[in-house]
Amino acid sequence: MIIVTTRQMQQMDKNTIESFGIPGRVLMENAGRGAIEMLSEHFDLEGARVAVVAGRGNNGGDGFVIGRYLMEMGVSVSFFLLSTRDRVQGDAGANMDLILDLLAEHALSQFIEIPDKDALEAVTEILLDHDLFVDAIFGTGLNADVRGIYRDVIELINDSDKAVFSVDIPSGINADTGAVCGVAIRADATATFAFAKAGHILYPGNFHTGDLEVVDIGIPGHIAKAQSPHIFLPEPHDIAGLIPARAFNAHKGSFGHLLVLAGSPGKTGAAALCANAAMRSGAGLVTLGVPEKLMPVMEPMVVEPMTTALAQTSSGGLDAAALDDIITLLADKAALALGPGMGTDSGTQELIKSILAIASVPMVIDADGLNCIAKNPDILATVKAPVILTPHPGEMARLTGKTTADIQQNRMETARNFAEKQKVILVLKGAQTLVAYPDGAVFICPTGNPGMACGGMGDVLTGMIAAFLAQDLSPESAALAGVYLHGLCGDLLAEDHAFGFSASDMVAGIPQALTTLLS
Ligand SMILES: NC(=O)C1=CN([C@@H]2O[C@H](COP(=O)(O)OP(=O)(O)OC[C@H]3O[C@@H](n4cnc5c(N)ncnc54)[C@H](O)[C@@H]3O)[C@@H](O)[C@H]2O)[C@@H](O)CC1
Ligand SMILES: [K+]
Repeated sequence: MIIVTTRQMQQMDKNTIESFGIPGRVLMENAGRGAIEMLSEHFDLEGARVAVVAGRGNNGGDGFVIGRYLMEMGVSVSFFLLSTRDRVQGDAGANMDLILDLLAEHALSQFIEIPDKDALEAVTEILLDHDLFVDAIFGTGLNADVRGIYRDVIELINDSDKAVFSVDIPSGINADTGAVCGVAIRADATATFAFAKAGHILYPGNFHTGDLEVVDIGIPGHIAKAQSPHIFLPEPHDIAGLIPARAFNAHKGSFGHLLVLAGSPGKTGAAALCANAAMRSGAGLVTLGVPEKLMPVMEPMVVEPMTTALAQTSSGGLDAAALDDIITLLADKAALALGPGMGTDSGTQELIKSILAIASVPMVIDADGLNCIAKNPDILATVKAPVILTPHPGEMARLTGKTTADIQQNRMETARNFAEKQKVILVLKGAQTLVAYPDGAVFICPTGNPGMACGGMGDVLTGMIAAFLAQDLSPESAALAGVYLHGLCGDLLAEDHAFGFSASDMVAGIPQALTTLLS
């Protein structure tokens, strides 16, 4: 599913009206007529008393069109305008005037202005005496936190427990981030126009949107196309299409040899999870390079991956002295996974820095690999090979010098800006992991659940993405397939266990997730 930003949607509306010549009034009519179809399918309108609650912008205008169609269907409609009539202008004003003309013939319908608190108090009882609310207060034009009578009305509607249908987006939700701007309508269903907006999909906006339908309002295809890059919500068939079918005569050499550099004392599990996840995700061969003294511990933890002992620092992490061996190891490798549980010894950090500068295979960098980059951000400019970074919000904060709260409030923008600027593929982990490409495209991962909020899950993800790199998927596809399948794997486990499943359970569940995706 393609998702657009508010700015892109406004530009599309503008271009359709100004360069293509379809009047805004026609777009508003198409929007209202499309929305009424969804409304009629979702709610029983027989004998229902409907309240259209309108703001003074074009979202309110859509509400007036919907209300007009309802009146024509014989439904009794009350219009509550959260402003005064003289402040409603343009296409919205024209549609309001049609309602005012029609009222004479519809005795059961009414039009009430609510410009202030006193007016609201006077009509609260009448407002609440309806069965269904059509929320046309704010759409994509919301530009500040919701206060005053807007806030009061939204709270009254939410507390009423009546059915609510939102026009374009639940009023109070930021259409670009999904954030609640003070307070926001909780809708049972929402009809949006032309394209879904990120605010419908991103938390917490997704919980306010209810069932979502996209109404075609007649934006021409070439005008929509000109607005790339887009945001995407991938569907299962999009991801399945990224994973090549296996030839009948395939052998282990057909699916790439991955090198994993990971582990330090106390963090052997990260290395094992990453290497094992890579095997389970279809890599032909996996070699795990670990500090030499960890070999006796690591060998029993990884059966299928091969292990290689590498020089270690005095506290047991991988040392810069291992570089020559690693260069030799990389010679026949298809991909590299770097970072899980490597630690932050200065020798290890020096090693990571050198590897980034010389490696020519595509790589996934996680955990301590990211911490090394955070200390030397310029190092990314020296990397020759395609790079996928997989930070969680804390690591992203270190990479950008911002706070974790800043990152979480602007996940989309942060991921997109970083990927564009640094020319890397950026996987920003968390609920609704984002995959941002250097060309500005961003994918929102629809899979995953809170049961996955525990240690080791990131190491599994690194191994999965790296395995897809080894299997010769493009870095863009490998990152997307890995993230999606990782979430799907967690979702399949959550069918039987709400939480309490482990990263090792995830490793074991990868083949089932692959089967589910590909069947
Ligand atoms: N040609 C177009 O642009 C089309 C627009 N459409 C509708 O138009 C909507 C966008 O319309 P507008 O840009 O007029 O904006 P809205 O109708 O979303 O709201 C803007 C109005 O609310 C005010 N406002 C914003 N935030 C506020 C706050 N926190 N507190 C109080 N007042 C606030 C603004 O000053 C403005 O008057 C879309 O969501 C969609 O429903 C559709 O009719 C399709 C065509
Ligand atoms: K709305």
